[in-house]
Amino acid sequence: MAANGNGEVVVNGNGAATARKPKGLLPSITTSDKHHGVCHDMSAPTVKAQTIDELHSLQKKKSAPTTPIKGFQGTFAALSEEERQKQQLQSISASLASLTRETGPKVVRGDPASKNQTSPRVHQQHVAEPTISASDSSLKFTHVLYNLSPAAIILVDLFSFANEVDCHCDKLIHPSIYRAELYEQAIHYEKGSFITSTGALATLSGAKTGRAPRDKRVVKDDVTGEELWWGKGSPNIEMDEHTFLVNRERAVDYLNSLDKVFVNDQFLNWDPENRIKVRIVSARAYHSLFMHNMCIRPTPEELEDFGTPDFTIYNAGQFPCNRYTHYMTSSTSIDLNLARREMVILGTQYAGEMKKGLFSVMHYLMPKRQILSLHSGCNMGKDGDVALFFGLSGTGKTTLSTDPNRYLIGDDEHCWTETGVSNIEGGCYAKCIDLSREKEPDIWNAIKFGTVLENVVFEEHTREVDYADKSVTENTRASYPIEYIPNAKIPCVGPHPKNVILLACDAFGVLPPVSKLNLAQTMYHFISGYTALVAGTEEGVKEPRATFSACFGAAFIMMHPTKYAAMLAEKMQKHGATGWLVNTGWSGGSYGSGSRIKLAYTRKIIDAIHSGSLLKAEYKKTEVFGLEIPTAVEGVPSEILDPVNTWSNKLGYKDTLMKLAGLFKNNFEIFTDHKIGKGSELTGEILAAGPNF
Ligand SMILES: Nc1ncnc2c1ncn2[C@@H]1O[C@H](COP(=O)(O)OP(=O)(O)OP(=O)(O)O)[C@@H](O)[C@H]1O
Ligand SMILES: O=C([O-])CC(=O)C(=O)O
Ligand SMILES: [Ca+2]
Ligand SMILES: [Mn+2]
Repeated sequence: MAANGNGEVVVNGNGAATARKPKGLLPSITTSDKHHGVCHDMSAPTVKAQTIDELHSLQKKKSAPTTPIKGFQGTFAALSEEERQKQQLQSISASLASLTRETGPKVVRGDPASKNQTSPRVHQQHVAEPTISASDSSLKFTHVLYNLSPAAIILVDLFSFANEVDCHCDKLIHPSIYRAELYEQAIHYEKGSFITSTGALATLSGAKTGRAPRDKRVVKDDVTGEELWWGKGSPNIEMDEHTFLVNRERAVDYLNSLDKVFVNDQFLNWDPENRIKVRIVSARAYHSLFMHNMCIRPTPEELEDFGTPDFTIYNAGQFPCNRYTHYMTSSTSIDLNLARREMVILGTQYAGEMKKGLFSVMHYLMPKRQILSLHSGCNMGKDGDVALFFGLSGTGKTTLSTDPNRYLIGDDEHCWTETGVSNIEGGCYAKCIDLSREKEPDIWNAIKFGTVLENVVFEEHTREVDYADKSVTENTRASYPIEYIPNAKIPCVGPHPKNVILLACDAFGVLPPVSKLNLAQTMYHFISGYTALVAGTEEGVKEPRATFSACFGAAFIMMHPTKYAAMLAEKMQKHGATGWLVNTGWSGGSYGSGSRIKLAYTRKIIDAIHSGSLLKAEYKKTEVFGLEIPTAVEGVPSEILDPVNTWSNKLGYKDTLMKLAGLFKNNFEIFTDHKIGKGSELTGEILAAGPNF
């Protein structure tokens, strides 16, 4: 908005500001509306300076004239490289452009603090012709720390421990070089960044240490209004296009106000035919390194041909949204605009928002191509048998898919196509609370140079991490590239799954450690998406809290759950996959009296599923839930297989079982009016596959 000399501000019909003409003073300022009523801030008299530095130098009189630096005159090869870089910078400038001003910012490569960097002046030829404008932001350069930039290579020479990174693949050398630079940036500029005793980058995500699903917004327009799931139970809280643009402008202005921004150009999805190009613009080295680890890292050649991204994230997480903005209910806003292929983050620095924001995008794009997107881990045996691990947060997807005896395809996000499965990501995001070397050796060993360790507590002098310490949060996390797991399968693709394992951490302690499911039961439990954890770290909280999250990921799905469920049923049927329900939670009583099932036992159960031996076991049916449970599993005490045996208070067991069954029933009511799949046969079977009492 513009204010006149009297401090009056007038907003015209377009939301653009014009100063009212005070009598006898300057003429009023009018804004051009030649661009469809959008206000361009080019109304004030021009300033000669092209940069802030220049502006400051103009202020002081110089005694000797300066010779303007001419354009770079190199060899033909150098010129074509220059041309390529020019296009890259123009592309980034376009990403960062305000929608209401003429052009993007003047972007240059490299850290402004580094003396070795090429001076901005040399790069002026790379950006669009400067516009005539009086805004301060149009005078400044935004330095871009771009993946695989030559600047990174200069910096790494000074950085000895980059050599310690063990890279098995030539193509991965460049990314590790980039990591070193990001370490330096984080440690230098971001309070709370430290190198731990094993070389990981410890960092703090700020006030938010988990995702904020209530602050997620999705632009509802004619198309998404029809296609997406809205209303009760849906994760998609609407916002309009205009409000999105308001938040976008806020984020872009914030990013442009900084001396430097980080730009990652990367890929999603290891299936080459369905690969998505993403650009992440962020303000923190932590965010850049996190996404560098989590998305697929392009080779230098792939980066040269990157072109225009399919989707762009603007992460301005340190800056809040404006709470006076329509639709905003807090200072945090995570906004998805599918038509513009953009996402804006304001008011949260929790890096998982970027990862899961892109996952939401995949949950929209992939089903439109008849590809099923899955919130699941995935691994493969030596014989090519693939297993999927579904489950809500903390149920064991990462822990159980990371198996020293199997190839890791991915720990959290996958696609299932006509030809098989593919990981969406290039890294893993493991929970670290109570992490131990003995129980989870592969994850433990992955926490080394290049890994981002969020919100952990470490010993001041030894820099040894205390994984039991929950002082910052219980949701401590490690993000590492998938190749840090020794038996990762790269490329991360595999054949059709043989087993579909549904994980539930049942803190009520009444679900059996393992049950074999028929297709209707698999669908019932997939749509229910149950888990029950113990509420936070608050003292005195004894009662487990049941969570039902459709498709084991309601926070990320975009269309109605039955759409994904129907696709899963169709694929499981077609490829003959077996469904399993595995309780990784309590046994011998609810939280408080029982205890969590030993990870070693769960691993034995999973081994028996993989090997095929469990399929051949003897089964009996449980009451109420009607689950088929084995009478014996190798390496697991038989008495724990039927939970009733483990409870000393049998009445308490029955009460708790009935209580949980009631919760399942209530939850499923919202789905009873929905048809699943083509015929109505499956729908009826699914409705009958829940608890019976
Ligand atoms: N019996 C068990 N089975 C599986 N995990 C267990 C078991 N007992 C304890 N755990 C612990 O539970 C946690 C499971 O977390 P994990 O990182 O695998 O969750 P996740 O399903 O990948 O969740 P997210 O989607 O949030 O990443 C780990 O900390 C693991 O050590
Ligand atoms: O997104 C996160 O913060 C962690 C995660 O994987 C999940 O919650 O499923
Ligand atoms: Ca995980
Ligand atoms: Mn997850």
